[in-house]
Amino acid sequence: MTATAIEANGLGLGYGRRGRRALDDCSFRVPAGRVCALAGPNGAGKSTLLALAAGLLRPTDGTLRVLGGTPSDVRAGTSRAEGLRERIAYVAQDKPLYPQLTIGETLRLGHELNPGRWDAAVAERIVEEDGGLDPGARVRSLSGGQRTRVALALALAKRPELMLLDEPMADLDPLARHRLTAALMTEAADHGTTIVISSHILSELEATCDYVLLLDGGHVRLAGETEDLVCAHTLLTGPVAELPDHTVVESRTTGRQLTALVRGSGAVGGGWRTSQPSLEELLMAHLRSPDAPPLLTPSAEVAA
Ligand SMILES: Nc1ncnc2c1ncn2[C@@H]1O[C@H](COP(=O)(O)OP(=O)(O)OP(=O)(O)O)[C@@H](O)[C@H]1O
Repeated sequence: MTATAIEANGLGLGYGRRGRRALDDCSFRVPAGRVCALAGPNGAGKSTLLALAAGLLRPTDGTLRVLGGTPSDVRAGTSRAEGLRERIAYVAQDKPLYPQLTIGETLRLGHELNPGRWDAAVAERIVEEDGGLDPGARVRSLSGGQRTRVALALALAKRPELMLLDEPMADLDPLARHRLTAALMTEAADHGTTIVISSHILSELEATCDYVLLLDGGHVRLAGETEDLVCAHTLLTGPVAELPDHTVVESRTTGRQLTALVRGSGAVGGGWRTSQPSLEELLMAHLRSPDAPPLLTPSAEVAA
């Protein structure tokens, strides 16, 4: 089995006295070296999972192992966590940076905090791309998209083994999204970096991610290789009739036409037209059908 980047076993996080659960009984594995899309609707638990993996939160139930260590030990500063902080880069949704520092000072700080790992050339390339940012500009004077660029430069230059990115591209214009995504993918390919990236733009995830984790209501709905998950489903279209003997994820009727997403592949009799769903169709069908059973491919399953 390939090395594991993230492994959750019965992972849960409850908030407050009423025990509202942001994550509940989540068990899954993300193998090392994957670019994993973290998808799900608002409130699904994506940011919570990324903050747990970064060691900013501690699970209230179950366990979470990241790069073979326990991330919550990082915050506690225990010796068991030594080295884990350096190996992980986390870019939070609000991209916290020191507003009073200039871009140049921010990058120098990144260098000082990551001795021996810092790749100054990568940081400069990210910051200077697309017309470039003035290294003397104060962080507080930057637009949302420009702050994102600085935050991603800090994360990439650290040469992490695992990047945890919480909706990193939301502030960027389409050209900048395209270029920075390409830079991320080059990083992943050149250095075998594992990337977990949350986003609501499902079509973009399809183009860049080879692994998927779909959360909904704090639960894991789908996990595994993008291709395997897609190939495990078939879109059926035909006149309204009884559906074949498959697990039906979702079925919709428009006039006399029925469209259904079912689990299983291969020949389906009864005059159905069959096609392979896109990743977006697969994820949307699962989100519209909360009762569809979860599916994890073998590489995403946690050994009992
Ligand atoms: N500090 C907190 N106190 C109480 N509940 C919280 C807290 N942080 C998050 N939650 C709840 O946990 C659940 C998951 O939130 P989370 O931010 O992880 O979702 P998300 O999938 O990242 O959503 P979005 O796509 O909107 O960013 C939500 O119901 C949210 O209200």
